[in-house]
Amino acid sequence: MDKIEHIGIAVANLAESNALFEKLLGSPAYKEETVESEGVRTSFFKTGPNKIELLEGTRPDSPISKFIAKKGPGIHHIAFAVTDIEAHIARLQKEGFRVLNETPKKGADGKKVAFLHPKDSNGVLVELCEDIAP
Ligand SMILES: CC[C@@H](C(=O)O)C(=O)SCCNC(=O)CCNC(=O)[C@H](O)C(C)(C)COP(=O)(O)OP(=O)(O)OC[C@H]1O[C@@H](n2cnc3c(N)ncnc32)[C@H](O)[C@@H]1OP(=O)(O)O
Ligand SMILES: [Co+2]
Repeated sequence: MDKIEHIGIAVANLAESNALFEKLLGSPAYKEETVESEGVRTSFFKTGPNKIELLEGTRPDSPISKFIAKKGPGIHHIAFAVTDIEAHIARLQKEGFRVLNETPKKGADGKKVAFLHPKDSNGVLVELCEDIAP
C-alpha cells in the first residue's frame, strides 16, 4: 500500500458537517460528489497532503445510513492508495481477508475502489483506491 489516501467520516447532515469541518480545518471542501451506487453524498477536504472524506447516506439502506443508525457519526473507514488494485485484492484474499467487492467499483474523486470486511481488520473498514486512468 502506498499511503493513506483518505479518512472517511460518516455524518448525518453533509451541509452542517461541511460548515463544521471548514471551521475546524480553516478551508472549505474542494469538491462534493454523489456516488449513487454506494448511496452516498461526499465532500472532500485537504489538510496538507492528506484528505478527509465526509459521507452522508442518500438512502436508508446505504452503508453510511446503517452505520449512523447503529453507531452515530464518526470515523467510518481508512482508505489506502494502491497501484494495481487487482493485485492487492488477490494478495489480500490469499492472506485471508474478505474482500467485499472482488471487482473494483467506481468511487469518488476519480478512483476505483474495493473494501475489506471490518471484522477481518480489528474492526476497521479498509478501502483500497486506485486512480482511474484519464
Ligand atoms: C464514495 C465512494 C467511496 C470512496 O470513493 O471513498 C466510499 O468511501 S463509499 C463508503 C460507503 N461504502 C461502504 O462502506 C462499502 C463497504 N461496506 C459494506 O459493504 C458494508 O457496510 C459492511 C461493512 C459489509 C457492513 O454491512 P452489513 O453487514 O449489511 O451491515 P451491518 O450494519 O449489519 O454491519 C455488520 C457488522 O459490521 C460492523 N460495521 C459495519 N460498518 C462498519 C464500519 N464502517 N467500521 C467498523 N465496523 C463496521 C457493524 O457494526 C456490524 O458489527 P456487529 O454490530 O458487531 O454485528
Ligand atoms: Co472512501
